[in-house]
Amino acid sequence: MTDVLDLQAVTIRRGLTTILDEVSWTVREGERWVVLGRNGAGKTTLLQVASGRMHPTAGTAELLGERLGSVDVFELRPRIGLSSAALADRIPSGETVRDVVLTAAYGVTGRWRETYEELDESRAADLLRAFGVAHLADRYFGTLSEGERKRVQIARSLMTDPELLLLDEPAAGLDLGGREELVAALAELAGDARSPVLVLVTHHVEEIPPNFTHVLLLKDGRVHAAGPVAEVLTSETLSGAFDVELVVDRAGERWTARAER
Ligand SMILES: Nc1ncnc2c1ncn2[C@@H]1O[C@H](COP(=O)(O)OP(=O)(O)OP(=O)(O)O)[C@@H](O)[C@H]1O
Repeated sequence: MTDVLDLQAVTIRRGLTTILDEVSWTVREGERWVVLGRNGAGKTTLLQVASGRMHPTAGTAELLGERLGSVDVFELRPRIGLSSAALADRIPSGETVRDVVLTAAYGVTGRWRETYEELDESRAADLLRAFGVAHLADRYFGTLSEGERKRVQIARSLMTDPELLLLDEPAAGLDLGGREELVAALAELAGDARSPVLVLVTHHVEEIPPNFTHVLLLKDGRVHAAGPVAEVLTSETLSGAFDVELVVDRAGERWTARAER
């Protein structure tokens, strides 16, 4: 079976700055990864590579069995869902929620003259329902709360039925209730064998949904640790990655971290 993601010694340089430094990371079928690391560790840049939007300065990146640099990225991108704040900013605020999801079928934002198949319409409706936002279908995206927007964005990123779904800080800006609802929705997605392979970037171990299987810890653009959740999420490893003495605890299927006093 081919790996879903296979990065070997991926380096990204911009001018004199090395943003990713020889990152090797393999993601296989059925896995659900969380990517953690301090501000500026390189998480968003890593997702740019994993989504085929950025090419390594050095090293090799294979996405869904295709080598970046020798594949048409425009054919590859619909197979990889991406949800990020930067992409959300490009959604016209006057677009209806239904169209925000529907237009993903054509890799565009802003409905113009595309004609949509009935199948697309019903898939968009199903996704809005699955994320609890079906009642907002006729509302303008710009009028939604942050939590509602995040759910619509994830529904949009699933519209093309991707094989890999990358989520960049989906819980950022949510209140506690909104966060918990999103964590529950992502736990359900992660627990469904029909779901794509998932990669979730977050700042907080509290936001790791149940059913996620692996953690990649980045530090200064390098891999600090990578492996099954319970092996990587130890007080010692997390403290090393964040340069703060942390105590990591597990309560049932959820995690917490706080500074040691
Ligand atoms: N084009 C660029 N030129 C120079 N430096 C850059 C460029 N793009 C990103 N960087 C730097 O690379 C580092 C990694 O950025 P990145 O956004 O990947 O980190 P991150 O882990 O997602 O951070 P955060 O948690 O703050 O979102 C940062 O220090 C950033 O300032």
